[in-house]
Amino acid sequence: MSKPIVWTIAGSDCGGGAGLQADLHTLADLGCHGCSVVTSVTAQSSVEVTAVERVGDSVFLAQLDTLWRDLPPVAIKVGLLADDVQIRLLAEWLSERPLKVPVILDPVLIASCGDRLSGSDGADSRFDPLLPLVTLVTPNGDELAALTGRPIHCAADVTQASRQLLARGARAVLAKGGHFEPFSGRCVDLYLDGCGHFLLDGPRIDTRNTHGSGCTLSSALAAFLALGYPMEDALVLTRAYLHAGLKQSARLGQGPGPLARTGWPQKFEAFPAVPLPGSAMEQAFGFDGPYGEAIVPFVPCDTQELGLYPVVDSLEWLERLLAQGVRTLQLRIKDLTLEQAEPLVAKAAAMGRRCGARLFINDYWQLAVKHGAYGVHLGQEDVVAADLGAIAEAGLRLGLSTHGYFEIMRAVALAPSYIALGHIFPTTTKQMPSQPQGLERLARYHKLLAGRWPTVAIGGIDQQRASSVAATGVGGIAVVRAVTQAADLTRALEQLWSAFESGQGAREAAHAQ
Ligand SMILES: Cc1ncc(COP(=O)(O)OP(=O)(O)O)c(N)n1
Ligand SMILES: Cc1nc(C(=O)O)sc1CCOP(=O)(O)O
Ligand SMILES: [Mg+2]
Repeated sequence: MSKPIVWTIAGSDCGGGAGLQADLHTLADLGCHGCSVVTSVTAQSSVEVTAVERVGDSVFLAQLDTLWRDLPPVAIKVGLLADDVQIRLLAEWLSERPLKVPVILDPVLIASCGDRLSGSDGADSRFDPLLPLVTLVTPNGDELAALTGRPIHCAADVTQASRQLLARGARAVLAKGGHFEPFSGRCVDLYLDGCGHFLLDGPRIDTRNTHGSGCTLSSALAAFLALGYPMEDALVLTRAYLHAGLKQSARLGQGPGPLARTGWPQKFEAFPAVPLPGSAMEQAFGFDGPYGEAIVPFVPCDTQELGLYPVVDSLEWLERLLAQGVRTLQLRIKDLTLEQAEPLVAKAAAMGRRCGARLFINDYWQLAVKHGAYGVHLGQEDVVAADLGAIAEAGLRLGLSTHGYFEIMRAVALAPSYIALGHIFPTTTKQMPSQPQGLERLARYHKLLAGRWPTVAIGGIDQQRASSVAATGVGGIAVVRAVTQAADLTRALEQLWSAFESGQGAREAAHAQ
């Protein structure tokens, strides 16, 4: 398969730790083909910057035009731009092209050794022509202060300054927490765009080897976007990549060393937490939300492997499936009032108890609590309206839907009983706003969560696909049509069970890791 092409428009760091050298290392590490447009040549080591010389305008534009004709990008990272002229030239070049790819602007002003690389002191509006043309701008605390002319003393200042950048035309801002520590021992990034915000929180890594961390972050983000991840998932992956790179970094010269290149992020510990709306951290940034109180972990499921998990919409279906020996099921009824749904939920919960089955109720959590179901399944939007404390206190399990890394990390913050990973293949059962995840991503999600949370795959899974799904290691397979549209239910269940068993070896291997 050909590698996605990512451009870095950046300065050369002859020390190899930052600038386009860091970008090209990162892009190669993450499976992209990197092309470089050199803006300046810096004479730089880990301790000093001794010279910066911009390239001429014609060679700058020639690089862009030449690449554009033959190697068009899937994503672009913009790093050091030498001066106002280069910024204007790039803004003109971008606005004249039908460019529909993400562009990440790292507004480089100061090298990690403290030397200023670009621009002057005071509020800096030089990037303003570029702000509306890029997808995301990624200032660190110092750059945010320099760009806005606002000192950053606390988390709320970060939010205010980021809002100022939005007001000046930026489409989205990632205000990085690396240079600034309002929460002791934590590094918290704020993402903000016209639709909303979120925080990414992780432990601050105790190292001096941070040379090129901003370059590595923006190029890793461009790579993950080029690989087809939505912005929020790409940001979660980027944070995990930075965490691993900082953890394994090593000093090379006398000053700060570069980050290590550690490949695809896999270790759960490297992934950032997503603080819940209303948490103390969110409040410190000036945001309110529904989850003020501490989250109580949900009762665990009695197994890590929920197995075959049909999701059906009637008591008749539940009865037939229980009679066939199915022991994990969900009642998913839609568009009924609480009063209309109550007798169904009450009977379903009683049927589940009678058969010793794990009977989850979708959406109608109040009724599930009232009638003592085994558990509740909720989507990420449903969770906001539900009383999670009441579900946890009543001893019901909670399953949560997720559709990518960001939602997985947000689900983790709620300490559920299992995490559903969807939708794996195209489905006609439900209109999905997200893209099918496919088996490779499913395997990665499962590996990330294995041993911590039971996982369930859902979406477009049938008898033919079930064994490859099971081979990813996932512990549960949720299906609608594979059961409800089966010509012969007994045979369909046998095929699904045997497909699941065939994935047993892979699951055991995944759990052993
Ligand atoms: C096991 C499992 N996974 C995901 C879903 C989807 O739940 P949700 O996001 O709440 O969407 P609806 O089912 O309510 O349309 C599920 N039901 N079960
Ligand atoms: C209800 C549902 N939730 C999904 C998710 O990804 O959250 S996919 C899905 C439909 C699954 O139906 P089928 O097995 O017929 O494809
Ligand atoms: Mg739901």
